[in-house]
Amino acid sequence: MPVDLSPIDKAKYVAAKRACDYVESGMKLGLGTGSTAAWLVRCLGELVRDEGLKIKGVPTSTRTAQLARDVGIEVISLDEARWLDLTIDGADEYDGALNLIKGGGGALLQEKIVATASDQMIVIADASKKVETLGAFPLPIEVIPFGWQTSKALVEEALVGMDVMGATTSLRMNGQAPFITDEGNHILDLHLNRIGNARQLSLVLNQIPGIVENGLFIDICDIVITGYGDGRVEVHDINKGEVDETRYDFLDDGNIFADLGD
Ligand SMILES: O=C(CO)[C@H](O)[C@H](O)COP(=O)(O)O
Repeated sequence: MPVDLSPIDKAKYVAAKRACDYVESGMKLGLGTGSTAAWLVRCLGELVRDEGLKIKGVPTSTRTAQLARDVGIEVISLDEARWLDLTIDGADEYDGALNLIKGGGGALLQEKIVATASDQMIVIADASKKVETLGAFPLPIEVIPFGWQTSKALVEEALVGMDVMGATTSLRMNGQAPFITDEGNHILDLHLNRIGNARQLSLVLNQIPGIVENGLFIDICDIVITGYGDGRVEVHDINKGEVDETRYDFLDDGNIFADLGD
């Protein structure tokens, strides 16, 4: 590992490192997308190389697939795997019930399919992702290109019906052109500030023709592992209803060891 990590990268790294404790040889794993998930993939690659960990990974994006192959993880498709033991992914926001906003990296559709096909989902995140109420992060919605402006108008109409104040919707761009997802779709970012009823909003959005999926992950995530820049890691397990803490110390070579005692 590099020695001079920024505090935010240290936070992501220790969260990823802690998540590896849940990975066992023989597992089929969903591999998330984004900068935090990339740390996980690198950590898993080290375990494959140095400790002979045997895993098969189903990536949630072409970016993650490339990285996984580069670090020596065997990559298979979801159709080959059918069902996964565990998915580990990042998130843009999580709340106290471990509901999430995802899709900041534009991979929400594959991420939701893969997470839902898993016995367990673990989110790894730095502490900036923790919120009281979801919605400060714009909610990504995947929309098919055909008639997307009509779908956008239908989304805005549905929001009026839900009494959401001051919502705006923007088409995500990649330079001068619309952003294109791995599935060939566009992303609408829904600026709401606050999502009062995330479950209802998710259901309403997915009823609109042309909307493929939205970035609200409700009742999908089981565990959130939050990393801090000083090496602390909190594990919040929704099923156990408890939070436990580990602390990692950074060594001179940039690697870490876990201090499991007080
Ligand atoms: O949902 C995602 C990609 O679609 C990412 O997991 C999310 O955007 C978090 O990314 P990062 O770890 O880079 O902050």
